[in-house]
Amino acid sequence: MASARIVDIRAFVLRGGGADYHDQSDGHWIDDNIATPMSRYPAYRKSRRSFGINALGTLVVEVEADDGTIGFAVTTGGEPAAYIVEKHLSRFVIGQKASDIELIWDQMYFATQYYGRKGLVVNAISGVDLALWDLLGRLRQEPVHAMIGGPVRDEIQFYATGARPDLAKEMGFIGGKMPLRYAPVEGNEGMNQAIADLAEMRERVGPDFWLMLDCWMALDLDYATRLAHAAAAHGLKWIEEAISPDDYWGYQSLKKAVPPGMLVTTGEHEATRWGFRMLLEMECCDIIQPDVGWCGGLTELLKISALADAHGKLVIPHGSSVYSYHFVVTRHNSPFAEFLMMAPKADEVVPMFSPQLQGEPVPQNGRIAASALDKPGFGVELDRSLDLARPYKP
Ligand SMILES: C[C@H](O)[C@H](O)[C@@H](O)[C@@H](O)C(=O)O
Ligand SMILES: [Mg+2]
Repeated sequence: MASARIVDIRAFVLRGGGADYHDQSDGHWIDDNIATPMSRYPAYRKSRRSFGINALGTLVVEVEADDGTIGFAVTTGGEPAAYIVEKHLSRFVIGQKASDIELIWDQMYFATQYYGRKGLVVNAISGVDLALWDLLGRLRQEPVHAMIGGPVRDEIQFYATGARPDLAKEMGFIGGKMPLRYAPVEGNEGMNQAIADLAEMRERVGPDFWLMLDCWMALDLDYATRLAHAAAAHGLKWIEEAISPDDYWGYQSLKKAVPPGMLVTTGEHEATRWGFRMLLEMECCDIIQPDVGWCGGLTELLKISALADAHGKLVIPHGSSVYSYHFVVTRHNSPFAEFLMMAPKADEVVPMFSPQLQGEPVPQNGRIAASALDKPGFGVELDRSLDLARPYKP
């Protein structure tokens, strides 16, 4: 293995859930009148799919070594990301040693800096990076967590994101994060309803179960501040991604304005060590939530995590299945993780990236044992019976 070289990289696209987990059918909680920055447009108020939250689809990246070993990963990005992988990033991957992950990352990032830096391009870089870590683990016959320092705990505890924190509590999760379903466009009436819904859920789950609200960038600073203060009466643990990811100054103000004890979190739509440096050095939040499939991959997330640790901040990655589990289990400042409830009614535990990953571990009683991750690479296989298309095959 020591000198295994990469002989091919392939980019496929998939539709229907999986890494692009917003790509669901009607009736799913994840697309039920959730507040967004587009809520002020009636045509786009009810459904996030109406404005294209699922426009991209899943990107599947495969990297093949000269001994025939194949590593892969999935993330959000679809055809445009596949184009970037095949037409631009591939030149930095093919011919390199499978262990030259840092070198490959550096060249992919700085070669695309003139048009990338965040968003789709960094999603594509993340997909390649995760596939490289999977390949290296398969070549070395080691789980990814063992290559980045090994577990610091015996299990990962999860909070659940979904419409039913009451059911999540019964399933053994440590908390429940609900999507905010009223936006500033619905005024005080909407806020009152959001607080009434929170109060009702607090009643159901009791005083100690964590309850959080995910605002998905939908609010302004004034509304977020008023919502936080109204929600404090019902023990809201954190207010998530309340305002635009670009408004570092607004987050800096929000963190000072929320009631004592309430946490401000954000970061799932932030990218690279430089973006998270802004959030950390401007004191924007208490917890950063990078998505390992969107922030630059595992190679970049390790750098982001060390930066956060130096600032005394927790890193709780946005739900990204095994790609974040192998990271979380090895980091002292990642004491728990997110599990996205992908069942339409959030009433049962199903694999987060279903149906794409075979062998994807799911929490039992809200936990995954570190030992469940002890398979080479990220420990999952791609379901090749799915309708994989390779739009930019050379
Ligand atoms: C539940 C939220 O609206 C998003 O759909 C979710 O993907 C993300 O923000 C999260 O934190 O899980
Ligand atoms: Mg979120």
